[in-house]
Amino acid sequence: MSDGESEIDLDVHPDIRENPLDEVSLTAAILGLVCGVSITLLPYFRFKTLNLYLGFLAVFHFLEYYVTARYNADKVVADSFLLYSNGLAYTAAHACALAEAMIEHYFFPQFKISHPYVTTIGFVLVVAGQVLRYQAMATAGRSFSHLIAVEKKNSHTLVTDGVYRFSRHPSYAGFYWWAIGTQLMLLNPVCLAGFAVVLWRFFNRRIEVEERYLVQFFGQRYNVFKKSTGTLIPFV
Ligand SMILES: C[S@@+](CC[C@H](N)C(=O)[O-])C[C@H]1O[C@@H](n2cnc3c(N)ncnc32)[C@H](O)[C@@H]1O
Repeated sequence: MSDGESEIDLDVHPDIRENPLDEVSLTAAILGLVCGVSITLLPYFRFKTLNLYLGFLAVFHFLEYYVTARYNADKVVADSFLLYSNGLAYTAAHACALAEAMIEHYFFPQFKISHPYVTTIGFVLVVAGQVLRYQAMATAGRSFSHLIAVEKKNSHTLVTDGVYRFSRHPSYAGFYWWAIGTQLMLLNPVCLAGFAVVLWRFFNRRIEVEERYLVQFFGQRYNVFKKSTGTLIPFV
């Protein structure tokens, strides 16, 4: 048995009925294609961060399914790619980001390629945010769920190790900084402000609700964790 296999709990299997193989393989192939084409075409476009954005977006959605399948197999479903269930607001946000990027590139092509420091900071945030989210999902394992748990399962244990030592909500912090990073990378001032405000409000509210359940599940142990560990999302 290789090292990779020994990390997987072999008693836990995905439900095949929730993971139609045609849908899952096709979705993964399309995301791979989007990423591959975006990166392959990099040398042919001046506005390269648009290619990078599409590539990172495809990688993000692929990893949502992959990490769930690998570390939390009994919860993986076809929609773990988070392509359909993330809601209209999520789709609209990315549509706005693409629209802003293309409109500004059309009217101010020089602006979009002339701030390498900002673009680089954005790139670093995207990579760091993605790594943080991956590590959070892997560390939480079976305690992680894309939906907030409202009832405690036996497999749900309090996670305070790994990246949870630095943030009590690392997957949210990872996504927050990933999203901010995409807009810095694209040099999208309007969507940067929009993403920062909308996502902050979203996670602030979500964390409040999630923590009410976590206190119900783990009592004083969660309160102690909450007191000693921040979120890595500003002012949350
Ligand atoms: C989408 S996951 C997000 C987890 C966490 N908020 C984060 O950002 O990494 C939501 C689920 O994780 C669970 N959860 C959140 N923090 C946890 C912790 N420290 N230990 C165990 N479960 C946790 C919640 O009960 C919820 O069902």
